[in-house]
Amino acid sequence: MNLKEDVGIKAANYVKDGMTVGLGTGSTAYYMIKEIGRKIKEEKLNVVGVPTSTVSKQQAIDIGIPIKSIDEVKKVDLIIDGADEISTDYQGMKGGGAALLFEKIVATYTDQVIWIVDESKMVDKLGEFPLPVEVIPYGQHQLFHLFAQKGYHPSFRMENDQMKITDSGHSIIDLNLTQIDNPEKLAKELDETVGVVEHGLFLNMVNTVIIGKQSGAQTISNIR
Ligand SMILES: O=C(CO)[C@H](O)[C@H](O)COP(=O)(O)O
Repeated sequence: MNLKEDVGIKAANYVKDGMTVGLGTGSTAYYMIKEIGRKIKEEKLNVVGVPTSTVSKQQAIDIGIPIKSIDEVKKVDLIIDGADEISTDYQGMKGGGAALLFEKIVATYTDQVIWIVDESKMVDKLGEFPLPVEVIPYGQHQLFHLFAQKGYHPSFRMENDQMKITDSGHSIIDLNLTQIDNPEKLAKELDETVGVVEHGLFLNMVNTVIIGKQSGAQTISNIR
């Protein structure tokens, strides 16, 4: 069984007629977008998608999902997105696909947040996956040194031997932390660091998690 496909399809069932839906980014969100496209075509579902990246936007356009930007809608009913790690208390880390800024903006202005993951993403504590920090290019090497001095083991995100540039023109510094004991403290510290645009700690945000398992998907609802 393709676990990503399974949870993508299950999550798309939360999309009801007339909804405005945030379209997450990544290889799991791909299947959710595909299924919403199918529902629009075959079940005549009437929805508007708010994409969180140029990749998701292009996929939505290609399969006929009507799209609007976050600033063109009154509110978003639901966002369905992937995650890189989810801890036992349902705090998340995102940004492996470099779309964390738009993902966090859309999630912030959305009534209900659903994350879809395969079981490998469930962890005791966040931090084994490198924490993405989106930064303004101006001063980014100073920031890199600051993170190195703090012992955060930074690395610039690269793509084809070039620094990865996000959809909003920023760079990404990944922090190789191994384990984050206090995500709230680290999030506050990064929020207050000049030059940091956003980071991949998505705290107290998710309402529902759908976990893909070989034994069958598990849905955890009413998280908050
Ligand atoms: O945060 C993200 C992109 O910025 C993705 O949702 C996250 O990286 C998970 O991706 P995938 O479903 O491909 O494992």
